[in-house]
Amino acid sequence: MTEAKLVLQDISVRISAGSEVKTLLNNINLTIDEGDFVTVLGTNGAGKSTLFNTISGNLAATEGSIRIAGVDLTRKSPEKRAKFISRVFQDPKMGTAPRMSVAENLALATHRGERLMFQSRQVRQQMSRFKELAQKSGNGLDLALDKPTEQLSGGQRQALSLLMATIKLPELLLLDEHTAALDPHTSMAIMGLTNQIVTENKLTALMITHQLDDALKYGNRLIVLDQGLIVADYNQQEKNEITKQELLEYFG
Ligand SMILES: Nc1ncnc2c1ncn2[C@@H]1O[C@H](COP(=O)(O)OP(=O)(O)OP(=O)(O)O)[C@@H](O)[C@H]1O
Repeated sequence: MTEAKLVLQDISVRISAGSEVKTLLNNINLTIDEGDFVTVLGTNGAGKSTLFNTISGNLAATEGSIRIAGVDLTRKSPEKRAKFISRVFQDPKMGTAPRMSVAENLALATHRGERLMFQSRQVRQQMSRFKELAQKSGNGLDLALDKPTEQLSGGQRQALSLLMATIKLPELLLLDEHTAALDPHTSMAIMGLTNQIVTENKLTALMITHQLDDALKYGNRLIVLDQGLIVADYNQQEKNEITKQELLEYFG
């Protein structure tokens, strides 16, 4: 049997807030198999971003361990974890270098988690691959390969962030409300692209969303967080059967 792609064991995150100690994650145990696409729901402040920050190493777990693809990353820095993990954020401006061109950003992303010297030769050599990838976005990104990313629309920039996060396939893809800042039409298009990239490459992914429809439509598993705890965990079949109304009950 192959080892699970992500194993969080007894993860707790506590921080001091004045004289009090606040528990952000409370003894989380979560195992995600290779190829699982898990949607993550929860009220504001439930601990969803904290969970991602703990996985990526931006926030240290007070207790517990984290393994990705069989490697214990508990004490590894975010930089070391970047070899395993890609993350796409809500803000289209995060994750891309604004003054660099789309093609230069893609070239940089092919080296995620490595030390590198940037060489413009690498960009020229990969131009046809970048064009082919960018065409998948369906929003003209392929015609903007030489443009600085600061000149892109929000949708183009999020498509670029997605392509950058997956051009070198990660062991784990973290999608942190990555369509929340987009208009409904663009959000739908980026969700379609996300689903295509995840399924075509059989990626293991976690996606935080506040869109119940997206949480139900995409992925093969759904978890719900509340006050730092995983309070529900639905497999594909259970996910098919649960209604939006039932999910709404988690939001009070
Ligand atoms: N570094 C920190 N220091 C202090 N409190 C924090 C820190 N990070 C998160 N929190 C608190 O932890 C709780 C969980 O926050 P988190 O951002 O993980 O929630 P969330 O589920 O992602 O919410 P949202 O849907 O609003 O993004 C909140 O009460 C938040 O204020």
